[in-house]
Amino acid sequence: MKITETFRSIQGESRYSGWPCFFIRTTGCPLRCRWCDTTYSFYGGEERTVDSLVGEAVSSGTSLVEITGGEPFVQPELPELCQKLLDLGKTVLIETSGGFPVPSGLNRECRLIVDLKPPGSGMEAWMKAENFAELGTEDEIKAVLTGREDFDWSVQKLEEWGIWGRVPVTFSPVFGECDPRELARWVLDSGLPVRVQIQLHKILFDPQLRGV
Ligand SMILES: C[S@@+](CC[C@H](N)C(=O)[O-])C[C@H]1O[C@@H](n2cnc3c(N)ncnc32)[C@H](O)[C@@H]1O
Ligand SMILES: Nc1nc2[nH]cc(C(=O)O)c2c(=O)[nH]1
Ligand code: SF4
Ligand SMILES: [Mg+2]
Repeated sequence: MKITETFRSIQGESRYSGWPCFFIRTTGCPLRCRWCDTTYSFYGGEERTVDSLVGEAVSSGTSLVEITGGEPFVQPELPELCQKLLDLGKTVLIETSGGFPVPSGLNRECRLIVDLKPPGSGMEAWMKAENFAELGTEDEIKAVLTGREDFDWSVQKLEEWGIWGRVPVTFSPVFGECDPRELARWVLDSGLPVRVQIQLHKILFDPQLRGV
């Protein structure tokens, strides 16, 4: 499969934020979020076998492995890669855009972190209820927000799709664009069960760097 980069870092997102993690970043994404911080993953990459990726994950020594991109859900070899990592006892996370349903054949022991793209991303037309229908308490839905309009849109969608209480929800500010303090205030005032999360790796490391 085409891979943009692999690296070992501190997990900066999700309920695993703060833990050492081995990252596998696939190449290629059909979406074009206006604020995407990983546009270098759209093209290029290196052809890698599933077994070489699994071997590198084992050498990294972390019990946590995240597959991100790019868009992992458009990679035909994703189920095989995940199965081999799970067989070795790894905790496997997948970051996906919300633009695609869960691939058939994917072992649901993988924890899915599924974005809900609000209008500020320019990608809200990709957000279909069926892509979120089979998520559960071990997964996460994450809305990345440019501002208050995105907040209101996301709350409304989660309401409409009956997500509250069924899947944990995180709201995260678009880095450098949405004020995290304002987001914290909106969440507290709403009374909704939302986790506020700032990308930890962009505080720990230079936010312009790749592979951290
Ligand atoms: C680069 S994407 C790759 C995986 C998949 N394509 C997706 O969108 O989830 C990984 C995560 O980074 C988030 N992200 C990308 N650019 C961001 C930014 N400028 N500020 C905050 N989060 C961002 C995305 O919303 C997504 O949750
Ligand atoms: N440290 C670190 N944590 C992350 N969590 C999700 C990431 C991603 O780009 O999907 C990411 C990333 O790029 N770096
Ligand atoms: S879906 Fe993910 S990788 Fe694709 S453009 Fe959006 S944030 Fe970037
Ligand atoms: Mg990232």
